[in-house]
Amino acid sequence: MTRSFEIPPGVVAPDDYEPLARERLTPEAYAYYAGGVADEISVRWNREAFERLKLRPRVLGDFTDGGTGLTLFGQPFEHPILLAPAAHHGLAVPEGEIATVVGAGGAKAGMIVSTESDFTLEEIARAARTPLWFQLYIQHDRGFTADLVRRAEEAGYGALVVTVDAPVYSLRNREQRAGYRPPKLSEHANMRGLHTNYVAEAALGESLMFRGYLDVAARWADIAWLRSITRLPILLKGIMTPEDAERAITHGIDGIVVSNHGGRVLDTLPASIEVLPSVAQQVAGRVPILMDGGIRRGTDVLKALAFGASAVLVGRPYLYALAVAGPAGVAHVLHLLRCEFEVAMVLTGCRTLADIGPDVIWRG
Ligand SMILES: Cc1cc2nc3c(=O)[nH]c(=O)nc-3n(C[C@H](O)[C@H](O)[C@H](O)COP(=O)(O)O)c2cc1C
Ligand SMILES: CCCCCCC(=O)C(=O)O
Repeated sequence: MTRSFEIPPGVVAPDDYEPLARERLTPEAYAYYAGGVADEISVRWNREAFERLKLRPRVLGDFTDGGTGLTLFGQPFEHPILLAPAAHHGLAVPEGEIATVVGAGGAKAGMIVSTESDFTLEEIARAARTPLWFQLYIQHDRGFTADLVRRAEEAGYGALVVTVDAPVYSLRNREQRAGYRPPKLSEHANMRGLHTNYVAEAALGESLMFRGYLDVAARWADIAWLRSITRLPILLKGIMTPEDAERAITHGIDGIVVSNHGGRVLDTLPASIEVLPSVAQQVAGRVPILMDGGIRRGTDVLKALAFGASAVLVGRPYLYALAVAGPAGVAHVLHLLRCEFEVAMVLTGCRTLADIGPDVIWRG
């Protein structure tokens, strides 16, 4: 990496990166990163739901030997803020996910690498100094999918995060208006050699969804199959109901990510933070729960943990920081979030993550 990246003066909060990123990204790339599906109502709700939650302060606590460390699936993490899987970091900087993983290492944050990354999962793993998990989109070619799993295992990834909420590329009007066209599957770095005839497009008078496209989409049986071919911990990402959380557990999964995909898949889904308590109640501690959607402040991290998450994933904020200041930006935005989170812990009387519970939320 030859360019030097600097944090612009005046960037003091995660959201400060967004307007600067908008100036640097092409309009198509900005539409892809920032946008959601349809009217982007769930994108807005993800923020509004956090903003509505009030915190309950506590004073004069003893914070001796406090900290933010945790263990997930036997792997140690310094803090509970991970990078959500996101496709196409190459739209932000040419170094793409290689720059991101360097930044994640600087902030000692775990990173989940997307199936649709612009560098191969092996290239990213070689540059990593931080725990990596692999996000899997189950491909219609299950042999190819098994190969992706084997590659992730061999490259040292610590878990599989199987995204189950997006069997089809959503009708994202902001992307369409901006002229953003996603690459073909076989053009993705991890999927060279994959052949597919399945395109979710319909001519006038044809059915979009029910002409065979979904015949090859992932089903619950595929989760049982994945369980049988890997020893890696498996998390399902995109769980939004207690029923699906229960079904995931009966299929032997190891963790759940409560997520509405950042409002990018089905509009008017509730905010992820809104459904987290009901999923946590159903899961009742049997497997760890992670959540994402709208995390923009350290106080949001605290609220998610108070509602039963073990850790959170952050999406757009690090993509914007990447576009503005490369690896330094990624490290910086994660550092800002961690600092804010620690301050919020202390001011609500929490010495460790185990102290964060429902009583940090102001009721009434
Ligand atoms: C540009 C972009 C690309 C994404 N790509 C993926 C992906 O490849 N796989 C996936 O499971 N989720 C993907 N997501 C969803 C994120 O993992 C995450 O659920 C979401 O961004 C969280 O919301 P936030 O952006 O408000 O933090 C993507 C999100 C964005 C913004
Ligand atoms: C069939 C779903 C493809 C989604 C591509 C990447 C992603 O998850 C996102 O843009 O969001």
